[in-house]
Amino acid sequence: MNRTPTILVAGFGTMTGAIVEGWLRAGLDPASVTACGPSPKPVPPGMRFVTGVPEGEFDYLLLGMKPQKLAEAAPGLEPVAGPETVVLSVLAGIELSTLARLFPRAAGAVRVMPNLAAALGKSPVALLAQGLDERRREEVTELAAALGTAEWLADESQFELVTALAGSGPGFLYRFIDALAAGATRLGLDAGQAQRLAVQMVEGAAALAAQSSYSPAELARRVASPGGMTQKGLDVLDADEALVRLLTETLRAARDRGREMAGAAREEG
Ligand SMILES: NC(=O)C1=CN([C@@H]2O[C@H](COP(=O)(O)OP(=O)(O)OC[C@H]3O[C@@H](n4cnc5c(N)ncnc54)[C@H](OP(=O)(O)O)[C@@H]3O)[C@@H](O)[C@H]2O)C=CC1
Ligand SMILES: O=C(O)[C@@H]1CCC=N1
Repeated sequence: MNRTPTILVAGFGTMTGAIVEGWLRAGLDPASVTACGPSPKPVPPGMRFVTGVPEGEFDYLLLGMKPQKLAEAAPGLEPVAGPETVVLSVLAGIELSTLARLFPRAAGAVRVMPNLAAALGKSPVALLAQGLDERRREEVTELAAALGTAEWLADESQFELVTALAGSGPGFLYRFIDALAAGATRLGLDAGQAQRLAVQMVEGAAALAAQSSYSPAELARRVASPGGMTQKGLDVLDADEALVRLLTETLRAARDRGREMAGAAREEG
């Protein structure tokens, strides 16, 4: 990065905490980051927390409250979002038009959708922007890449679906890990051992899928010996496309809730 931008994090919670952890891990100076919110929160060494809203303008205003709190928080935050400030929002279901309405003087707005693995620099980070010049777009790409893999979207129509996959996805995967462990426990394995085995198996399998030249489908084929054990298990998941149908409905439900939240925020305007 050519400069160290100043960042105000409004709402220092689970997600923005993970983002800041990822940035600091990538070498960002903690003194360049200020967090604010209604009640004091512990922050990493070198970083500042202000109860309420601090004075001054910042290069970036990162919104990290629950989407339902945005309307109440925005008027107090607007003074820090001047013509040099780019608003970054991780808020599910808050559209660019809503951000532009609430922060009309800002240099631009970016929807940013990571997940909690941002803390490890291993999150996909979906991005969609309005009003950014090329220099700020590059800087935003660098900030996102420090958290994992930056992925710009062409338009907003798929943002809620991308949120369901990339942002909510870890929640679904944790359920899958839990279900594997619960299934093994029901079949007789010690619960702690089942959970350890399930977590380690998923970590290794995901790492392999990430660096393999084979697709996940091909990798599954390579695990399944013809006439062997794995194929018998896959037959259960594949019968009537059981797993694909279940996950399609899972993503649909999450996406549709995002659309509802977007509609509610639009109507508040
Ligand atoms: N959790 C996740 O995995 C992901 C979350 N997101 C998005 O991140 C956002 C936050 O979620 P999450 O981190 O889970 O939630 P948290 O509840 O952990 O964090 C929300 C934070 O916002 C603060 N807050 C509340 N009211 C205000 C206000 N008026 N002004 C400023 N800050 C305020 C809260 O402070 P206090 O505790 O004092 O009320 C809290 O620190 C959501 O919009 C969500 O859509 C996106 C991707 C993934
Ligand atoms: O559950 C939510 O609404 C947010 C969006 C992605 C992850 N958490």
